[in-house]
Amino acid sequence: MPDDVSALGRAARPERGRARLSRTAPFVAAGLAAVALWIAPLVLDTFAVNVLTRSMIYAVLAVTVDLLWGFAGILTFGQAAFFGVGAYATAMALTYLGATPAWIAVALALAVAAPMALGLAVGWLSFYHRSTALYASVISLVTPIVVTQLIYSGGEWTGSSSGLVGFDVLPLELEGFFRLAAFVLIAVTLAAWVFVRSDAGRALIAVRDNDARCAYLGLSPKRLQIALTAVLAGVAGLAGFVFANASSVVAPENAGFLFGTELVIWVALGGRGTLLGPVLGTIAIDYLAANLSGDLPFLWQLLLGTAFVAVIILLPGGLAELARRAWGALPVGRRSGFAPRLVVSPPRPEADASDGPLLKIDGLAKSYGSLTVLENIDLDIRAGELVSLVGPNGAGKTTLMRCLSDGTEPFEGAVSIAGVSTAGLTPNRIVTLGVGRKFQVASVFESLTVADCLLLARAPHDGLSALGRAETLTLPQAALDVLRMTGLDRMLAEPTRLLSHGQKQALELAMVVALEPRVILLDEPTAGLTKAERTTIGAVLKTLTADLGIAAVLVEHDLDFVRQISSRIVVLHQGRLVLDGTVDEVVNSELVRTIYSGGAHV
Ligand SMILES: Nc1ncnc2c1ncn2[C@@H]1O[C@H](COP(=O)(O)OP(=O)(O)OP(=O)(O)O)[C@@H](O)[C@H]1O
Repeated sequence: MPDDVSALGRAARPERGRARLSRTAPFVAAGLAAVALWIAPLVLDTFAVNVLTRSMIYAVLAVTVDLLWGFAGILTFGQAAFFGVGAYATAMALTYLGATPAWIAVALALAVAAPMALGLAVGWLSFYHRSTALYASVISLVTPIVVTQLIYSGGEWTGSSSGLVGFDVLPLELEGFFRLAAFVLIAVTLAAWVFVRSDAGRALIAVRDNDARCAYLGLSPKRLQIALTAVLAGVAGLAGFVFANASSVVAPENAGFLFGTELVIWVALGGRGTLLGPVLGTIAIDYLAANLSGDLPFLWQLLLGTAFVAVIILLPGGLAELARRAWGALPVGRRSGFAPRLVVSPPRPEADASDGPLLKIDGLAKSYGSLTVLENIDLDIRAGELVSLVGPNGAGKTTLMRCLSDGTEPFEGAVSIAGVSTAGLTPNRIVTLGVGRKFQVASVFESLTVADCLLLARAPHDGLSALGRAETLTLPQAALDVLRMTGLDRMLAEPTRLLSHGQKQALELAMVVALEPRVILLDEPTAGLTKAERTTIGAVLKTLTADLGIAAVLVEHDLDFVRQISSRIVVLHQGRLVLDGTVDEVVNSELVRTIYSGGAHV
């Protein structure tokens, strides 16, 4: 049974009451909005009901764009394409099959499934291994263009440039469609709200902030991005279904790149990353457009374009930023972050040094073009050993760490973890073999809190809930020790961007330790730290290796530090392993002195 170790948990009880209140508030707000929108068609004129039905459907799309762009950092112009596919699937099903309840159900299933299948393909193309964010945005630009061309080429099936008109639809009046659009909008916004505030929602922000760190915590950024693209394509398709029914007309522009760009503008103006900002922004802008663009078609576009540029430059958080600032200025608006209770996890059985090497490197060689960076590296590291890797700048130390932690990195030779080859394995798969890597420059999630970073590090063990926040954070004793020794246990709710350099280094180390690795790779973990912080990190590394049987590889320039904590030292020079011995052998070696004074050419 894990032990509760948090003194903070007791101190934070009033905060928990507030957190519970803020959790229920959106459900109450959604209920009130549902009542208001139910009544609205009774008091609004026909024009307003018509336009607002469309605006609310567009607002559903804005939520999907906000999740992709505002939360996951994927700038997308492609949501229009998925919306168009959903709308056309509905229109074609209702035109050619009829509008009986059974065919309407088929139309709904097609309207969601077809964009999801397309979203899966687009997601895979956009986020395949080693693709970039720019590449993903370009694919999202191309998708609506391709879909529109397919619609134009569809002849009478798709109605080509005229679209499809006058098909039978759901048996609802104008008010009924208004209420249906309102219901879908409230449901989608609420579901998105629950998700982005859940533990799994943190993963979206983590991928946006630092996808490499995600991968080295065992999460798969690509899989998450592909799944998100596919699911949100399905939601856009659902919006298309409601649109086709409410308007009884679909046209190629509904799937077009221009509409996709408009959605991005609306989300930016409303305030990306806020959900409510894009929803209200989209409804307001579309309603204004319907009222003004008839009289002032060109001036309206100019006004909208100017507002977009002004917001991007002066108010990157959009109009929601203004509301947030005003709310934050009120005493009730100030909220501290969420801090779970710390709980210690049961100790894992120690690895045995006699079981053979935990990390085995055979004949590893690596070149960048004609530059040979590593040559014929052989190295065995057993459980409980702390092997320091030293050598002058450019010797190839970081490159070696990269080859050990990423099996897709092109290199010759073989690396195995506890007898399992890493060949072809992505970093997140290698994490599942029991490898934790700490980078040279502290790599944490700048938009998240200390607790969130640790929670993501525990995801391979404890999973992530998509419905809410875990009340407790279970960590191994060694990770708790790092937090305690550096004072981070009292800063769990603190955003990591406010931490000092040393605290970030310690947090990253705690995250890597939280993975409960068997092999730990540390690239200059003490760079830029004070003497006291170095001593703390040194003590933690000693515990991890000597007491818990973890095998550690430490890249380090500080020979005093290396001397104090290492069980073995290996020296890398010009890509070759020139010495492998005990601390005394290496520190007293003439060769090492010559190398560090810049004289050796081996
Ligand atoms: N992506 C790359 N493309 C081309 N050359 C590279 C690349 N990465 C590293 N190198 C080269 O490989 C050599 C080894 O670099 P590496 O960063 O592994 O050395 P290091 O021992 O870690 O140095 P430092 O102590 O300064 O971090 C250097 O000459 C470097 O310029």
